[in-house]
Amino acid sequence: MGGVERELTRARGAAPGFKVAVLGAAGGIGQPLSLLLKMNPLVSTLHLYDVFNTPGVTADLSHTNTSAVVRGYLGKDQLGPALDGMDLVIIPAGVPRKPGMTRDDLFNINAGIVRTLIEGVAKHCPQAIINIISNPVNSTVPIAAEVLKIAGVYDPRRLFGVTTLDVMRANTFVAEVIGVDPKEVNVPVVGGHAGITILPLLSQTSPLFSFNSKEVEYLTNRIQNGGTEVVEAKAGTGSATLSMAYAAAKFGEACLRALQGETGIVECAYVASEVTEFPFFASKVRLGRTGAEEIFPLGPLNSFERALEKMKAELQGSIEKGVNFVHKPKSS
Ligand SMILES: NC(=O)c1ccc[n+]([C@@H]2O[C@H](COP(=O)([O-])OP(=O)(O)OC[C@H]3O[C@@H](n4cnc5c(N)ncnc54)[C@H](O)[C@@H]3O)[C@@H](O)[C@H]2O)c1
Ligand SMILES: O=C(O)C[C@H](O)C(=O)O
Repeated sequence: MGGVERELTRARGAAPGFKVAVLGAAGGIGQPLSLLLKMNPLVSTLHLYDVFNTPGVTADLSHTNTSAVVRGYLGKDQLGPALDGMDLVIIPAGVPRKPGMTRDDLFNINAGIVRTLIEGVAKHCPQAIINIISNPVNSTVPIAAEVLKIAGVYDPRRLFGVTTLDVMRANTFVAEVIGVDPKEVNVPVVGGHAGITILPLLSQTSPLFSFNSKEVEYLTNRIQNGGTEVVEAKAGTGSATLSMAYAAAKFGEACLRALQGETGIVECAYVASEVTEFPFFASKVRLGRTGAEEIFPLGPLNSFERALEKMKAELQGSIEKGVNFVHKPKSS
């Protein structure tokens, strides 16, 4: 086989491994996330979809000498081919916050974007694991669930809201307080992904550590407002992108390792859940070949953490807003 033919065989994606699509791949999160995925030996085919600049990002990334084959797709006419046969679809498409905005302020734009992209997933790769990053996650995941239900392909085990950044922040900030390597720390973060719905379970920190009330207050506030800290520091140019790309690459890899049959993988994620009164809730989840195979109960909570009441109105409201959005007639 000649050199050019060999190249074409590779370009068809002949190497073994998983097929992953990033929707919103040319954005602040999408670009570094795509780079990290291109470096991942579990990924054989990487599809980059966006409504802007995917040819450029794809050409750039395709020159990195790792085995994953990268292909770019631009605009809604190419959503189908971008999704055909994908094992994992990661969605950071949509607008980010500016200072003074809540994540819910993004709903009016991002809800429609997520609905359209999930309609594509339902049609072209209904078996794929879906990782949703687009905010407000508390609503976009229920939106995705309703769209998949309408299409008759909803499997709650395969749909995840990515809350890994909350866990990464918790691990980082706790490590600073207790003076250890952040890699050694694991703090479960439960609830949702906005303000007071982000609930770090500091009493379950590993390694165990007894925080005083001032430390609990400081850490809880900092973890709940980590996103806002970045939005303010970026002063109108966007929200967390690099840390989010790293978090999404870690969570995506955990999904792929589980799909490959690795056992004992436990991550926090926002999923359809029965561990509380809320139909969607972030908590520890055991990942397996079929997605979320077990959702763990919250475990013993201290009086500070037993504050689910505080988030009730906000989380319930965000979930209902997402569900209602899908069932009201499309405006255009
Ligand atoms: N879950 C989390 O922890 C977390 C963390 C950080 C950011 N976010 C959210 O991620 C989203 C993206 O943030 P960003 O900083 O990458 O924003 P960005 O504006 O830099 O990039 C978004 C990308 O989405 C693309 N896009 C817009 N409409 C699209 C469509 N219909 N189909 C495909 N692509 C489309 C844009 O062209 C752009 O390239 C925001 O909603 C942000 O709030 C979530
Ligand atoms: O804060 C934001 O708007 C982005 C993201 O949800 C984050 O937590 O960084």
